[in-house]
Amino acid sequence: MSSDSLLSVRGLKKHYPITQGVLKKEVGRVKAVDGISFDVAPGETLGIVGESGCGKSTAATSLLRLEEPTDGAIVFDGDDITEYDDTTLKRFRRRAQMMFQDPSSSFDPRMSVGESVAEPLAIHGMRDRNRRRRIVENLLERVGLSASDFDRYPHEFSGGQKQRIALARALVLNPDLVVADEPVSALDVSIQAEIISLMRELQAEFGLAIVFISHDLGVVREVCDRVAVMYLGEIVEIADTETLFEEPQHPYTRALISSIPTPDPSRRGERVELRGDVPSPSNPPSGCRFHTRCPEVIPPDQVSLDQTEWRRVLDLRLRIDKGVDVEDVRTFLVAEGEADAPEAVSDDAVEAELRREFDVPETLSDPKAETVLSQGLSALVDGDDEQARRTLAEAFTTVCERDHPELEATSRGSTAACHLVDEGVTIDSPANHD
Ligand SMILES: Nc1ncnc2c1ncn2[C@@H]1O[C@H](COP(=O)(O)OP(=O)(O)OP(=O)(O)O)[C@@H](O)[C@H]1O
Repeated sequence: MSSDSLLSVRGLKKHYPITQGVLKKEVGRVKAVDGISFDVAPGETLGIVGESGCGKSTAATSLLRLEEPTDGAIVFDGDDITEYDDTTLKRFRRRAQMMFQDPSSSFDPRMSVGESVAEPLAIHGMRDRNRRRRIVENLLERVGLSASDFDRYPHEFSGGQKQRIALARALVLNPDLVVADEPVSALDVSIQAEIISLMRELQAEFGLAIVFISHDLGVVREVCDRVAVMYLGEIVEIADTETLFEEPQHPYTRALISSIPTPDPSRRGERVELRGDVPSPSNPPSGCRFHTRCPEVIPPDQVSLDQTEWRRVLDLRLRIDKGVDVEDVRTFLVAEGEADAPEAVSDDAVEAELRREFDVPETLSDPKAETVLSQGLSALVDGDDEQARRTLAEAFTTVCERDHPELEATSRGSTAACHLVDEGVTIDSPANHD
């Protein structure tokens, strides 16, 4: 842990058991958060970004122990809160608050907003009702509402106003840390800007540290001092905001950044398209979890194909690994008019169709790679799936699939988990250019 951290998270995991039957036998685990580590300094805003389902919300709730982590240490101001009992946990909860995305569901519709904002004060032992009221009225004004709003009810407020009230409630105990999970995602863009500027103002005033969770990189760039990028339960890159956006080192970060909408026509068309779905966190890919979709996946030394061709060959190989039903391909080709019956479809036509489906050229530009691919496809079409898998795996297994990359310092001052970084490769991709 760095000595100036307020919060230091090490190896945090949250796995959800997948159970079956009345006895609830565990048959697997959703590895929603799978060993993440980061620090947050007092007064700092750390962003956590990533696609839907990568584990951001689970990270948020686990790090405040709103859900029990499966493993890891969460050191807050010098103490590991995973070891806290109920009493010490309650004390910790005064100092670390959570804000959620949907302001509507954050409030009890039967309580006035003043009572809702004052509730944490009452829970933490402030008995004097008048004093609670004074504190809350003052706070309502600080978040841009008025003291007289105390007695009004949630349904009388707009989404943006409700998020102001949620902010007041998060701040009422004068915390050191707020974990905000998509706090502006449900709001119109103009209202988002208001809430963001309010959060920044209050952050400076209260000396707050914020963990800001969002899938919106535009917002994160505006709000955060540092950013952690998550993919399938892991952090793949952490850097200060400017470094991350100007010199992203992980291909996933580059892809996310390239997809931020831009009004500048000269920058359009540089979008890095991620092919394929996000794999399941219950069975994440081996090695680098991003290798099944990475647009910069490293070819083996002996393979001499450009990235596009190589990516396609690897996609085809990974698909064959999962299992391809050759009879289905024959039936499809009959439907396409290739032959009258499945058994009349030639082996060559099946192989050509498999290549076509993955945009693999009829003949690869690297003759040695072409020989192996042809042998693998022939074995598959002959019904020897095992031989096909073995042949293709021997020639086309990437380091990205084999070895899990650790987070390492890059020459740009960031930390990234990517074999391209291990190899000291300076990455120059369109997404890096101004
Ligand atoms: N209680 C639960 N039981 C089982 N699986 C869960 C549970 N909560 C979340 N998950 C799974 O864990 C993974 C991470 O979910 P999480 O909500 O943390 O992601 P996220 O990045 O916050 O996504 P989003 O932006 O859509 O909220 C997902 O695959 C999700 O389906």
